[in-house]
Amino acid sequence: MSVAIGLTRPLAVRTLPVGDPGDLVAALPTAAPSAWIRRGEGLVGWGEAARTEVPPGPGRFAWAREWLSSVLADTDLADTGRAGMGPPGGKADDAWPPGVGPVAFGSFTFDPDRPGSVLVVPKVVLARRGGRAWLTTIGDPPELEESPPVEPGGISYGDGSLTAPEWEHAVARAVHAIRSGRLEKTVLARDLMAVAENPIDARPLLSRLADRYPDCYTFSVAGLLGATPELLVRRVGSEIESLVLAGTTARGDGAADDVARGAALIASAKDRHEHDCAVSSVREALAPLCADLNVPDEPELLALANVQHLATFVTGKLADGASVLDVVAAMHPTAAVGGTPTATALDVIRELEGMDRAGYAGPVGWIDSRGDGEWGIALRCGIIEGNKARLFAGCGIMGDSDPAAELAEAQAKLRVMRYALEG
Ligand SMILES: C=C(O[C@@H]1C=C(C(=O)O)C=C[C@H]1O)C(=O)O
Repeated sequence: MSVAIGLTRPLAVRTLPVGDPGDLVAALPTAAPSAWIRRGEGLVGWGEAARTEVPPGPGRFAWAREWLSSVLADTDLADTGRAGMGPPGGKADDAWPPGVGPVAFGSFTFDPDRPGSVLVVPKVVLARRGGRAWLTTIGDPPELEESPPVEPGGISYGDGSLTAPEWEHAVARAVHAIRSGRLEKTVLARDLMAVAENPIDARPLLSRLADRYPDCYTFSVAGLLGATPELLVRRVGSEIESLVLAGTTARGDGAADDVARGAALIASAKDRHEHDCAVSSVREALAPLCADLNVPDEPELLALANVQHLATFVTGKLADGASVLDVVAAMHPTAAVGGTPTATALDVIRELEGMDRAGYAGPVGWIDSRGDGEWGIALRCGIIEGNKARLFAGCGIMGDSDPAAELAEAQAKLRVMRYALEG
């Protein structure tokens, strides 16, 4: 557990309304910011009031929540409600929009037993939501050397843990395990190494992702950066929402081909089965937490710039005061990134993928002081370190999966981060 040194305690938190900042990424003064943006709205942060590495283990989400409570106990929220962001009197109140006051951004590893899960409470958070914008500062403003964004320059690529043919072979083995009755679905991913000419500055990548994938959540948390279409859970008070994705096809070559591919995806027994596994896992995780849960019977199509997915939008009302992290703890890993049954699917992933997923396919997002927040599944992303990036993409594998088609799907998903790097 660590908090930034040199800060006077308790840390004064101030949230003030600001004029429309326009492009949130353009406001970022540093190369390694925190960000969560969709359709131009969201939160971006810089500086660190507190940061921790969450110890691995089954209790990691509970540990994270407690850490956050201890950080918040050390803050003075008295100024937060003033100046029009909440009711007069300045106390934390339900009238605040989510994301007002102190916010922690977080990334959790896919595998609970691996290190690398991180929570960061930025010193400055700029937010834009529903026609309002606000700036939260914690303690003294950070002493920053503002730097202009720098492009990564030329990029070269190399295989990650498995070459493309080795990965196809792993898919074939997973298909065999499914056909032999060991499990129903698993999800296999691969990694790709990228080396850039310059140290990788998150900002140009975030700008390109937010522009090209407006329906996705463009994120940056502790070096994990990407644009995921998959909302694990959003909590606003007792209301929760989740967008379950599984089942993928390419975009078409022209409008008619695009519609035909979408129709074929909706009609595909393999993809519908794959999708049902993911929806069932979400329903089973949420039902015990919810007084009300609405899961549509039929999926819809979600078209992104690179691929189209089967999508089910789930809504619910929490029965008690579970925070968004409690809900994340109950949901992760869904069968969209693990499989069915979960434990066997995770064994197969460990046996066949030959790599550590780190934050890929883990929960990524933010939580505020009331337990509201938004968490996605970290897909279409990469881990940035200096001038290197490790990119990830995976596919749901069923008994009738074709290894070559799954490889093509994984390549299409990798295009998101290749575009972020290369433009
Ligand atoms: C695993 C990934 O995506 C997941 C797998 C999908 C599929 O196989 O159809 C679709 C959406 C995601 O739930 C990924 O993008 O890496």
